[in-house]
Amino acid sequence: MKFTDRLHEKTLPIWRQNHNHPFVKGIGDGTVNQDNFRFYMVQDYLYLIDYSKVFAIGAVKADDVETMGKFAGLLEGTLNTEMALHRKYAERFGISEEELENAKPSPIVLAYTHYMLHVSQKGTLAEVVAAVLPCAWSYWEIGKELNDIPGAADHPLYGDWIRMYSSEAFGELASWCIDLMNEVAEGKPEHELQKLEEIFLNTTRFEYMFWDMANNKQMWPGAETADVGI
Ligand SMILES: Cc1ncc(C[n+]2csc(CCO)c2C)c(N)n1
Repeated sequence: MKFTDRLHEKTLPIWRQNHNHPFVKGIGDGTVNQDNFRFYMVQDYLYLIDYSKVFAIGAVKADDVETMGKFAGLLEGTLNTEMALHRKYAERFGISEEELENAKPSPIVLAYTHYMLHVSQKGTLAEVVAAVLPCAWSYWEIGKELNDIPGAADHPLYGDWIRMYSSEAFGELASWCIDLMNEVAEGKPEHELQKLEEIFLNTTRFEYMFWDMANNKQMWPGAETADVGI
């Protein structure tokens, strides 16, 4: 059994909940509230800024040039392809790039990114990979599932999102993260595998909480107008 099969099995109930989440379903059938989607894209942009830094840390911790190159590819893909999607949506919503970058992160975004940055700064290369894997993997699975819904990828607003995350290029990035996880877990003692499992479980949980945050436009307690991210 591959280590990633074990991770997938362990977190299967949460993966199912992610796929069935009303926000995810709403992107697929076009019913997600536009204002919530706008909030989600702004918060996701802030998330991706820190996430990119985690990929950069991966390059620092890598032991060989090939792995460094893959992290560089993930960093490039995030900053220049994935975040270009967010910038395009922001333009449609009338949000400038400056406003986007200066928006305030929600509690979940702050907790999720800081957790990943903490794990990757203090941990091993394997721990960096365990932290980032659920993000790339689950979006690829969700993207493919939504792309299979007839007409979903042609939706005038949500189609771009579905096409990006179901694309071959994003599939390759996810597969590469899966393969690297198996490679770095190879031969590790059980107590280290359990640590990797716990990190993977935590970021999988954060993925679920991110959908919930988007669905509820969840910001800081008491933040009514000025602090809603943007
Ligand atoms: C909360 C959240 N989780 C995962 C992704 C998707 N994602 C993050 S990095 C990466 C790999 C290459 O850019 C992918 C697919 C997201 N956007 N937002």
